[in-house]
Amino acid sequence: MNDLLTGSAPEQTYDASSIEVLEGLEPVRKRPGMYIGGTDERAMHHLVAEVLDNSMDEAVAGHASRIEVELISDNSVTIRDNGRGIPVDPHPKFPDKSALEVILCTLHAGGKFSGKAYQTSGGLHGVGISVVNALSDQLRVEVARNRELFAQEFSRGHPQGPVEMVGAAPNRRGTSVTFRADSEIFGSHKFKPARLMKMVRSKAYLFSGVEIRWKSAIDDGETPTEATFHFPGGLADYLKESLGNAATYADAPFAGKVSFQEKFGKPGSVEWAINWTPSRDGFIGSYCNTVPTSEGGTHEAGFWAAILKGIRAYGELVGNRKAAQINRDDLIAGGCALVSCFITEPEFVGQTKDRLATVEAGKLIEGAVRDHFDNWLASDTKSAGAILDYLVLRAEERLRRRSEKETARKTATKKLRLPGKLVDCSATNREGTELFIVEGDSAGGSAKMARDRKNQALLPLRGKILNVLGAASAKMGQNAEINDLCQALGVGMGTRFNLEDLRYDKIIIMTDADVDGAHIASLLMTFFFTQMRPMIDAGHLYLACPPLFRLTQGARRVYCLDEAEKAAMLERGLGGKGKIDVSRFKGLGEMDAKDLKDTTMNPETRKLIRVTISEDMPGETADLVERLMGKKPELRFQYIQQNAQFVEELDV
Ligand SMILES: Nc1ncnc2c1ncn2[C@@H]1O[C@H](COP(=O)(O)OP(=O)(O)OP(=O)(O)O)[C@@H](O)[C@H]1O
Ligand SMILES: [Mg+2]
Ligand SMILES: [Mg+2]
Repeated sequence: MNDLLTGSAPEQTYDASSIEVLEGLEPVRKRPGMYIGGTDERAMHHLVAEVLDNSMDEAVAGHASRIEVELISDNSVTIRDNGRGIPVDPHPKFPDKSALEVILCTLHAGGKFSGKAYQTSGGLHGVGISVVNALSDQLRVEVARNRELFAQEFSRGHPQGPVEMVGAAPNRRGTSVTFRADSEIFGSHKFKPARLMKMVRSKAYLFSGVEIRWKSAIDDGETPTEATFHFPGGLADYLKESLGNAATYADAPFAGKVSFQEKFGKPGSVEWAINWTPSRDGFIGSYCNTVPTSEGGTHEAGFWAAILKGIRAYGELVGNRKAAQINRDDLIAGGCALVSCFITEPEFVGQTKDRLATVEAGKLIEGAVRDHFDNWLASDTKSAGAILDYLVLRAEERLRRRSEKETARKTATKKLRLPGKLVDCSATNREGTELFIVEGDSAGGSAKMARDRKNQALLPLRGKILNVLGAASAKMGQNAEINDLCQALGVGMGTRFNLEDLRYDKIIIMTDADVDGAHIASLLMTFFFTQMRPMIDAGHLYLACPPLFRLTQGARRVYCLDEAEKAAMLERGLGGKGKIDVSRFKGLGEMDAKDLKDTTMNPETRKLIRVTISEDMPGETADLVERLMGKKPELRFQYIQQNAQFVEELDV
């Protein structure tokens, strides 16, 4: 009891003398997390963002047109702009210090509090560059103003001397900051060229009035060591680049830019671009005054509100009552969006500015985007229709999934809306079950007799499956073969794919051992790769290996997978007497049930190939898909053969 009253530790040391006041930049070094969100790699890269943001503010304010970012060695970076230059004259409040020194060495010193020197700035706390200074073991600022060059150096937040005029600068203006992140704070973390260049490039997309030059002394083998970024096309181009070759529902994104001044008589603006795609998860990149807000905020909320209300209203207009069911999740799941706003006096959550809190921004953006969206939907009815259909489908699927969950009894074998031509197996448990996707009906006939009805199911596919990515993406949902396939598998496509719903353990593609068969197999693999990738990753996709030849000698029967095997077998002989009969199967349909069972379907005797995706596939996914879907089908298949590492697996 006593313990509770007095506490267990001695208390005599806790008096006024134990209350410390941290001076100058000390608090930053003591608690970096409060200012840059930690001391990890991400936090360290944020130092560059702070300095770059200041140059961007200078550019957005119309005073700088060029910024250079140079990674000069492991942990030093230079950021240079041709703006007005940080003031170097003595500060009125501290006559013995220059404004430069006050800015670098004092928290909450800056020119962005009043809106006089900057209108819509990313900076607002007057903290950024002083934090960078505190956390650098070396920092040098050069300012070129009025044809003179000034410089001052710092270490861990302390000036190493006063600001000095170091020479004439007849052709130069602006600020240059070179700093080295302090290893006392950041340990062994190093600046990554790729990460920095990505940051730099996105800034250029966000403000087309600036040209940013990138240079790196470190070559990571992938990131260019020199590049110049200038993107007059703004966010529409940025989105295009982010989406690569992914198929999209709208031919051109819904993109635009609105000045709040013109529309509402208030300073600021918003720019956006959005499209929907079936082939990848949606994303949103949002920015305020060029600062990336990874946790979103009021501007994102306003944007989605405009899109949601717009699409519902359009649905009502065209008499699609189901549009009312669409919610924000449906929009976001396949929606790829970029939103960038410029506003005065933004309010961010925290110094790393991950979330925007300015309430008014949401209203302005919703109002600005909404009008444009209504017009766009009305003018591009083809895209509008495709997007609406897609979103309605998503909403229905979501509702269906929910009601399924509600009616509980969640087994992997629920038989909802199974396609008529599916020959299902009788097992009620997914474990050990197999679905053979077979080419054509005739093959289906012998396969039906050859299968083990307990755990082997069949789905005959008629004709060639649509070349999904080649065709307009909206067609994919309308393709009957693909719908049957999805229903049989029990899963949705793209972002709607859910591995848990898969109704079979092994999905086995069984096509003829000829060129056509190879083509169909390659189309199917491409489809699974782009739409149901987790299924491949989890090792559920297989290729059957039907033989090409049957050799008979009396009662002896031997099957050979290919020419080479046949030749070897003929040379060795079957061990019987008399002539060896060679028959070549033109297709699965030519095999009788016994042939098919022994060679291709019976787990005791067959051979299966598991399809896996090799880790070191070159390039980005989009690039890969493009190559898979190149014009020549034979080449596509070759590519898969070479790169979809075939792990042979003789399963017993
Ligand atoms: N490249 C630059 N060109 C001109 N002035 C600059 C530049 N960098 C910094 N400044 C001046 O220094 C001030 C302080 O910068 P600092 O980054 O510390 O704070 P801030 O940008 O005002 O706010 P925040 O803490 O949100 O970044 C700025 O407000 C600006 O007046
Ligand atoms: Mg700043
Ligand atoms: Mg400061």
